[in-house]
Amino acid sequence: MGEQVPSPVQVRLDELHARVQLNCEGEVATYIPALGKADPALFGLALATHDGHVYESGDTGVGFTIQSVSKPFVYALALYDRGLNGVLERVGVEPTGEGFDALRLEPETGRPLNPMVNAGAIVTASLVNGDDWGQRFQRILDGLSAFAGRELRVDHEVLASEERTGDHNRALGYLLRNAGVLEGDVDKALAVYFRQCSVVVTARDLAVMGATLAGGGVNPVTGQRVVGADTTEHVLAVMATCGTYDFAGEWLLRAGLPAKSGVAGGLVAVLPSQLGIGVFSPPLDRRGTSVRAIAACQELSARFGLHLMRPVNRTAPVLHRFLRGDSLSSQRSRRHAEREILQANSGQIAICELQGDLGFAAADVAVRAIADGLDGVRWLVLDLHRVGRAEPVAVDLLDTLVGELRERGVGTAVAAEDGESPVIAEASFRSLDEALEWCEDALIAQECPPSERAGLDPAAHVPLGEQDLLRDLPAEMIDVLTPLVVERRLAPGEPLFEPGDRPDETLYFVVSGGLIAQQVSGDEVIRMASMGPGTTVTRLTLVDDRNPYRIVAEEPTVLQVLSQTVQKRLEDEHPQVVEALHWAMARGLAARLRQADAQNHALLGSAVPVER
Ligand SMILES: NC(=O)CC[C@H](N)C(=O)O
Repeated sequence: MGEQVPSPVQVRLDELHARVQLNCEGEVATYIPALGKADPALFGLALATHDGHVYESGDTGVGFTIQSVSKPFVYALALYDRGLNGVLERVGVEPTGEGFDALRLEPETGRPLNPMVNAGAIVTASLVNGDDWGQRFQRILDGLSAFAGRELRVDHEVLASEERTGDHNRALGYLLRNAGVLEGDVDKALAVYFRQCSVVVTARDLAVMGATLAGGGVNPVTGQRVVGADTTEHVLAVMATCGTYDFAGEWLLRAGLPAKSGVAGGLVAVLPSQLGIGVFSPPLDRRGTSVRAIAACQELSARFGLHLMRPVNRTAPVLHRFLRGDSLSSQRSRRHAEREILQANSGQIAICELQGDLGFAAADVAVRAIADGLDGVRWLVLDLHRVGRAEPVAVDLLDTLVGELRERGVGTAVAAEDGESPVIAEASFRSLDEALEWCEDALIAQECPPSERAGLDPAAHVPLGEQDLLRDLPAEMIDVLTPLVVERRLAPGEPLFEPGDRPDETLYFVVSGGLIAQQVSGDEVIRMASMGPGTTVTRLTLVDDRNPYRIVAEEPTVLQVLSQTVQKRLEDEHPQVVEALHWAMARGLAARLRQADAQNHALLGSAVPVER
């Protein structure tokens, strides 16, 4: 498969963006006149994952001033520079239940209630490192740039506009200095705060900034550490309780994500350890939060199962493995011609093994790893055996991916507990081996030369002279063996061996139908291997002197049996035939050992565990 598979996450994000775009409620902010010029139709929605993948839909590259969305990030810098207690002395962490411009200070300490309202943000900006106000602002600009992963700049038109209309904040500044929580020149402190609010970002930037908070302070796109994990923990806690001001309670209930809004229409939301969301759309509700941002985040949270309080979201994204079929093969005994076809085309089969609870983040990593690893793949095995809870969003993303793959000629077989696949696929099985076998059968049917198709048909009748074990014996030896074998028919489920039987040197050639090896423990029966037409059951096949498995017919089966007694007689009459038989068995065993060795390397070598 050559064409890149569209990401199911991108498909869902675009659908959501289109729905929310239709919501035209709200008004563009004008109390800072320059903000009133914004186009109310603009709407950008971005999602950045813990491993640095950024999904974007709509106007995610359009610049706007960060405004109050800057506050949690500057709070992070102040915490990183001064420590939690150093900041707590000046700024509280309690929600106000009032708007962003509330005048309220704590009566006994004079502290602003939290760093997300203007009063708290003005103090926080004064607490970042810097010998003077210019250095403090540079620390803020560099810090915001590091969170975004690119160099940011100030919009001087908006800055001038806010400076002309900023008396309310200046009054706050004098109240704060009077209360002893803001030190130095109030106008210079306000100048830093106004410049901080006038830094230009995009929805994509906010998503990456949010993902940096989600990832414990490391920017997942640049890999740069901006602040420590303790700091991000504190910041996210305060965002969760105070980030949307007097809307914080309903926001946490419905979106369930620590977030911070801004009057230019920006909003950042974070799912700790998993992702950041950045939204930009200027029309605001009466509390100063972007109407489309609220709708988008609430719908994202619901559809992607992102609510912080959802059990699955308290576990980190899980490891999964993605293996290519280059040396992986099922436990089905196959004829030489089948093995050759598989060997020549084994890159067409891939196995993706998922483990743990599948929330959005784990499913996103899995679908991306699958989509990125499918070059040349025609059949995919999705092993969900080790998956615990699978959120609806995870099933939806996997369903969407399987559908996209099907349209591109890639068939999927799912291996799941009891064969009950939550994902809609071409086939589902109880075991990984059966799923892999299905892919191999499909590949053989697809790649088998027309001249050999009849002979390799699983329903084929394979006479003694075409049995795989005897393929190198000359015709005259086959003529010696033909009258010596005895036909034996097995009904479906009829055993050839029971666990513990002591097999002798008798050879069982499968002429038609097929056998399966089952491990029986109590009521549990596990399918361990299968043997199709043209293959031979020998003492070596059974692995051990004491056969550990039950060998039964999977369907009506015809065998041709060369007993040990007859072989003993053959040693006297046709020793060269017996020698050729033994060589053939040794070659078959060597081929199985090589296959097992290659498989071992594939499992140990090419498996690519995806680091969380
Ligand atoms: N909520 C906001 O985004 C307000 C920020 C704006 N600069 C102000 O101080 O009023």
